[in-house]
Formats: sequence, structure tokens, C-alpha cells
Amino acid sequence: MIQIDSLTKTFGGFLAVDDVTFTAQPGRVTGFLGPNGAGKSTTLRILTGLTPATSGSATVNGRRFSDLPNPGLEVGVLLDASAQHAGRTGREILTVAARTMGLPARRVDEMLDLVSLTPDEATRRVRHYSLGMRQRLGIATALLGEPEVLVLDEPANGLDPAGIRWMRDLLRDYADGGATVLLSSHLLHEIEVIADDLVVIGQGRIVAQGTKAELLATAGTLVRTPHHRELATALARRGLAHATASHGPDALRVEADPALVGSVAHEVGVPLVELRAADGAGLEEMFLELTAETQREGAAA
Ligand SMILES: Nc1ncnc2c1ncn2[C@@H]1O[C@H](COP(=O)(O)OP(=O)(O)OP(=O)(O)O)[C@@H](O)[C@H]1O
Repeated sequence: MIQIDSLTKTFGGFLAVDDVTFTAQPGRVTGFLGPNGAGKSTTLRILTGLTPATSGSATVNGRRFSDLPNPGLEVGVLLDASAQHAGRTGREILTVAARTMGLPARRVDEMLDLVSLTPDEATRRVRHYSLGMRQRLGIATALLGEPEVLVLDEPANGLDPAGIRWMRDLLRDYADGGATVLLSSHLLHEIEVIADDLVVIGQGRIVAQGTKAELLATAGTLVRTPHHRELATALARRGLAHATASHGPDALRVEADPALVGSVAHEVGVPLVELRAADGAGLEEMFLELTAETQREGAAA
């Protein structure tokens, strides 16, 4: 289990992580989501002992990373796949890591096999690896000690669609085996399919968290009508929050259930083209709205 408790980090006067609290549970994949610069990597770097916290705490199985006697056996970490020693071969990197953790040499071959790096690729120097191969090697290193906890920063970076599917299945199986899996991404759809729980961060602060099902439920209702202005006015009169949805100029996303939205439309005689619970697309919009202040392109403005 991972516990982040009132975690705060400032760089000079800049507040990068602001009183962040969440847990990632065993047997579940927790997606840590937020736009660029939201504070995800900083949180994960504190969790894995690479950066000190300004205040608050981050623990793995109840202990700080720096207090774990043999961290690789308890927590597998993949933060920056490009940070691996470029002059070593993939096999050498795994062999050194296995020795450091006191693991038998056969684990190296098992891991190479697991991440589908061929014997030829394993003897190439990492500087000649593609980003996808580096991610695979990073995953192999993280899983070497069969840790109960996995922490991965943007693991899908550089992977092709088949690689993304492979990574997703691997992490799903790992969590199904009882492990705690925490992974970050700035792309909702990348982790929406795999995450059981979501923690959404924007400008260093948690803006939403819960199970995916809960967050989907709060994504509200998608409604389409040619008379969207009249409907918007009627919804506003009832105090129901709504926003234009990206499904088209005639679409609204309303923070209420479909039955209520339908009855408001009926009251004001507005015909509807579509009325349904907002799905993943609704979640995407909610994510954009929640983190709007940190969207550089003003995507949700
Ligand atoms: N060492 C540092 N010194 C100063 N500012 C930093 C430092 N590390 C991170 N920051 C700032 O803290 C903020 C959060 O950065 P962080 O890397 O945690 O974001 P992120 O959510 O991981 O973003 P991305 O999706 O782009 O990786 C950013 O504004 C970043 O510039």
C-alpha cells in the first residue's frame, strides 16, 4: 500500500505539490492524472526517496523509501526510462540490479523474457535502444525483485499501440496478483482503461479522487438538443451546473442524472436528440475542467 499524507513541496517560493493526500491500495491500479507540470513526477520522486518533501509524508507499506532495507524487493520504480546507464547493455543493467538486490542470475533471463527483449537486444548498449525498448528494460528492472508495490511515471511513453496494450495487460495482471500499482499520466484515456482508482491533480492540488466508477458517475449526463440555449437557461434556473460538451455545438454536459435533465427539458418543451450518462468522454471533459487553470492551451476555456 502507498500512503501520501499532507505532502507539500516547494521549490524556492514555488508550490509544486500542495497538501496532497491519497492512498493506493493493494490489488488495484491507481491512476495519478494531471496536465503537464501538475506535480505528478515531484510526488513520485518524493515517494521514491529522490527528492525530500518540504512537509508531510509518503510511505510504502508504512515506511519511507529511505527506511526500506532492500527497496527493490518492496517497490519497483520506473520514473525515467532514459536515465539508465547508456554505456551498459540491457543484460548488464539487469545483472547489476539483481546482484544489488541479492537475486539469482536466472531472474535476469526471466525478466528479459517477460518484457520481450530478445537475446540480441539484451546485448546491445542502452544508448542504441529505442524509447520503447528502454521502457521495457525499465519495467524489467522494476519487476526484478517481485515487489508488492509498483510506481511508474508515464510508463506508456514511447510505446507503440501493441506495446501500450502489452504494458496494460502486464500491470493489470500484476495488480490482480495482489500488488499495489500506481502510475501517472497526463492522458486520461491512456489510464482510464486500466485504472481502478483515479487521483486527479492540477497545480499541485488534488482536484478529484475516487474509484473510476464513482468519477464516471459524477461525470454527469450528456444531452444534445438543437435548442441548447433554451435548455441551458432552464438548467441554470434550476441551479444545475452544465458546460458545453465536445460532442458538438448542440451538446451539453450536465452535473445531474439523465432523468432530471430529461424532466427539465420536458418542462420547457425542448426536444432532445440524445440523453445519456456521460461516459469516458464525459470523464475526459471533467478532467479538463478540473485542471483547466493549468491547461497551457486553455483547452477548457
Ligand atoms: N527541481 C525543480 N526546481 C524548480 N521547479 C521544479 C523542480 N522540479 C519540478 N519543478 C516544477 O514543479 C512543477 C511540477 O513539476 P512535475 O514534474 O512534478 O509535474 P508533472 O505533473 O510530472 O508534469 P509532466 O506531466 O509534464 O511530467 C512544475 O512547474 C515544475 O517546473
